[in-house]
Amino acid sequence: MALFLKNIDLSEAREIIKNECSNIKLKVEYIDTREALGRVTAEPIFSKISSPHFIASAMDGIATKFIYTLDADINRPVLLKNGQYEVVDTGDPIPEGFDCVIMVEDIQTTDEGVIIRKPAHPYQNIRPVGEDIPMGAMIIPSNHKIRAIDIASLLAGGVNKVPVFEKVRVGIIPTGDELVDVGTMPKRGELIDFNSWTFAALVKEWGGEPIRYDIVKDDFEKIKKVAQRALEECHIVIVNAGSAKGRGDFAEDILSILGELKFHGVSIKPGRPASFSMAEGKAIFGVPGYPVSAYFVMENIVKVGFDTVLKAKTEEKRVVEAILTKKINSSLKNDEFVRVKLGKVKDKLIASPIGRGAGVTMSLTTADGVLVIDKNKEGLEAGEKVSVRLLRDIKDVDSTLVCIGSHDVVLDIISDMMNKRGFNLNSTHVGSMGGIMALKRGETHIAPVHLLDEKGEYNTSYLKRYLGDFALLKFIKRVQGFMVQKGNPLNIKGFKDLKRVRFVNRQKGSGTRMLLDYHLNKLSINVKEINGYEREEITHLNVAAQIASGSADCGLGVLSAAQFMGLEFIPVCFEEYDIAITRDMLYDERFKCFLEVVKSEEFKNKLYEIGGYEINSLDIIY
Ligand SMILES: Nc1nc2c(c(=O)[nH]1)N[C@H]1C(S)=C(S)[C@@H](COP(=O)(O)OP(=O)(O)OC[C@H]3O[C@@H](n4cnc5c(N)ncnc54)[C@H](O)[C@@H]3O)O[C@H]1N2
Ligand code: MOO
Repeated sequence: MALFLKNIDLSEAREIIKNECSNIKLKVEYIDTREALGRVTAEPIFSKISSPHFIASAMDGIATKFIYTLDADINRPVLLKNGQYEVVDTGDPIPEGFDCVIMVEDIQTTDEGVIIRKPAHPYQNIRPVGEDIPMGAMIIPSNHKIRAIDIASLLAGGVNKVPVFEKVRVGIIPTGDELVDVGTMPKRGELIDFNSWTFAALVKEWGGEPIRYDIVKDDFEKIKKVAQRALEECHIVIVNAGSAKGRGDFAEDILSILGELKFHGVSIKPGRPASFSMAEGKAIFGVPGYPVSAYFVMENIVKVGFDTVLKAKTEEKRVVEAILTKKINSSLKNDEFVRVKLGKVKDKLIASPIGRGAGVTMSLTTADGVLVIDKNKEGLEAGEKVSVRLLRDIKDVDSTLVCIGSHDVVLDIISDMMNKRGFNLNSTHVGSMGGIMALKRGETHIAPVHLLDEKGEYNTSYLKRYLGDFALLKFIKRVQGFMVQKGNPLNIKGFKDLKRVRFVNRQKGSGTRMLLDYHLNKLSINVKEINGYEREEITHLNVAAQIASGSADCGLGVLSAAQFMGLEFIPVCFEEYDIAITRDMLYDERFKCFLEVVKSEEFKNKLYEIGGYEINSLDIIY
């Protein structure tokens, strides 16, 4: 087992991989051109026939000799008699002896023949042989990834079979005692192997052929055996997980014993423990187990090997410039990949960083793009211009309504309903105050808020104080209450009972936290008396999940979250959950779609189904 990792720069790692993998050879196979999409040519490809391979008409009309037409004039029509012309359609061969085509619009047909009023030029409306592709011309060069349009030229040029490189076979070996197969209900300590399927999908996206091996336990000999088999069957082999230094972490040992270890440790985050060796002329990669680390290692390291073997570049994701919404610190040790959400607010593309944990798979699913903080920088400042590599189509970003503020599950329902109408809702959960501040900085379109002031009034006083000019959609009333274990075993009835249980709180600035503080204050309960007051979660569902897992007894939140996690709910009060918005957004298409959704019968019915909500007036107040 390795005792420490020596990290090398990403650029150095990529150079090593390129050098080594350029020696891996692919066989050449002849395949049907019609099936060749995405395959890479092994040789330049030349046309076998000209296209067109005969002189053809380019228009519907008549073929004739241009000398018959020389005297034609608007005042002196010329009559072409039978034998002096022949009717042709577009693409028809030109009959022997004729040398031009007159369009059907320019002739008049009579019983004696056709009348023309304009002279024709030699070869007008005629496609010469090979106009499109002359015989023997190169259609596409070697190492070219065949596109749909290439298939047209190949088939037109008479090329029915093309020599292409065999697909790059990538062997994927998931390892870990804790892993279970998809379809199995994981027990405590077990985890569904999803990495291997993600890798397989990525390899397919790159145009390769993934070969997934069964899950292997953390057993050196067993992993070695499967890796040896994979090396025989594939060009590239991936040993997933076991890349760090714990018990059962064998990736480095396997890579060293089967071949020559080229590196273990790259200065990127996430993804640091990536490793690479060459074994029997094949490439073998150690990819970390954490899903997000794994993804970045696949995209930034393994793909370099794949492209080198294939001798073609897989499509790169597009890069856009955006303004960063909040400061990000970074260690000076690694290039750091930061997932961001994007939104267009007042013609500015803005990027808000989201979850940085290497295990937070959802951070990749919800992200719109990725930015890289260079290892020589201590971080990035709010307002700084950044380059973002897109994970989705930029058009989706343009049609996205950015929503930053307090969280509620109804936002997921609205998001789905907006999607069906061709728009997106991108919500980030930072609590009500965080939302108001984002609105003030021009980083969000809307901010859901539920802030109770000292007088017991919702939202308006805060917006007046912090925003000045604003509009507020009176949205919904929702019941807040205590989420507890089924059957309420600790008999929690009111805020006073919180003094004798393990509580889990929401973050500062969240409306739920303010609601708690309001009631504690009213009852003169000191926060120090509450065990768990300092323990913060950032969404209702996260609070509910802590209680469901048994690590806390009680938390304050909404009914839907309690129901979702199978908890009991003790109602405390109704609160007003509204949407704060700047006035200029009121006429924006994206916000109009939001309004259309929340005013729909379908939305009302869905709210009713979940329970615990009432629709407020839906008035917009200023
Ligand atoms: N003491 C140290 N611990 C760790 C270090 C370190 O330097 N010193 N590095 C950390 C970093 S950074 C990373 S990244 C991870 C790398 O983990 P491993 O590659 O060793 O992988 P495991 O520990 O086996 O698993 C990590 C995590 O990923 C889950 N996993 C594994 N395989 C799959 C799969 N096929 N599908 C889904 N999820 C998978 C696994 O269950 C674990 O939760 O190590 C840190 N530790
Ligand atoms: O390098 Mo690890 O991938 O940061 O979590």
